[in-house]
Amino acid sequence: MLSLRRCAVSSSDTFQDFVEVLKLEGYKRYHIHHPFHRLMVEGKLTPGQIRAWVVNRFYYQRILPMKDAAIISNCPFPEVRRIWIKRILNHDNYGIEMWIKLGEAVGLSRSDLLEGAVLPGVKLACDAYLDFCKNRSWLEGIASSLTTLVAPNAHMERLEHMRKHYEWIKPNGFEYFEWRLKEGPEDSHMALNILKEYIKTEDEKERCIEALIFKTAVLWNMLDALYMEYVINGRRDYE
Ligand SMILES: O=C(O)c1cc(C(=O)O)c2c(n1)C(=O)C(=O)c1cc(C(=O)O)[nH]c1-2
Repeated sequence: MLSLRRCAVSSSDTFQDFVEVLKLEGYKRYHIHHPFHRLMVEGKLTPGQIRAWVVNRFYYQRILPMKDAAIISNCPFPEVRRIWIKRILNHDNYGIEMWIKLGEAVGLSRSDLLEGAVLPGVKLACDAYLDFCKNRSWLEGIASSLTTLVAPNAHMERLEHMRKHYEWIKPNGFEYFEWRLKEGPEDSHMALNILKEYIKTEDEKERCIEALIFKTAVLWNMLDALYMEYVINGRRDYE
C-alpha cells in the first residue's frame, strides 16, 4: 500500500488538482487492499465466507439510499436535489434487487438477505456513514460518495476473479457489478460536477477530502469485521 500520509491542497490548485487528490487518497486507502478482499479475488474464500460477505454487504446497500436522502435533506438548492434524487431511485429500484439476485446466485434466499444477522462492526460502520451524511454539510456528504471514483477497480477485479475462481456462483449474480461499472462513473461525474460548482473555499476542499478519507474507513471497517469473524474466528453459519 502507498503511504497513508495525506496530500495537501493549496489555494493555487485547480479543481482538477483537487480531483487528483481525491483519487489518490481514495485509492491508497481503498478496501481493494484489505486482506478479506485479497482472499476473495485470489479465490481463497469458502462458499460460506462469500455468503457472509454478501449478507453483510447488503446492509450497506440498504443504507445507500438513506444516506442520499440525508444529503438531500441538508441541501438548500433545488437544482442539486433534483439531480441527487436519481441516486435514491437507482438504488431502491435496481441496486437492492440486483444485490438480492447476487445473494440468490450464491445460494442465499431473499429472507437470508432481508433478515440475515449483520455483524456489529459492519452495522456500526454503515450506520456511521449514514450519521455522517445526516450531521455534516451536504457538500461533505456528496464528497464522501466519491470513493465511487475508485470503486470500478473493485467491481472489475471481482467480476474477473470471482467468475474464474468460484464457478459455483450462478452467472446472473454478477449483474450487480456489471451495472455498477456503467453507473459508477456516471455517479462520480454527477458528484464532481456539483462540487465544482458549489465549493467556494479551500476549507471546503479540505473538508471534502477528509470526508472521502472517512468513507474509506467505513469500507475498511466492514471488511475488518468480516475478516475477524469469518477468517480468524472461523465462524461457519453460512457453510
Ligand atoms: O463494491 C464496492 O467495492 C463498492 C464500493 C462503493 C464505495 O466506494 O462506496 C460503492 C459501491 N460498491 C456501489 O456498488 C455503489 O453503488 C456505491 C454507492 C456509493 C456511495 O457512497 O454513494 N458507494 C458505492
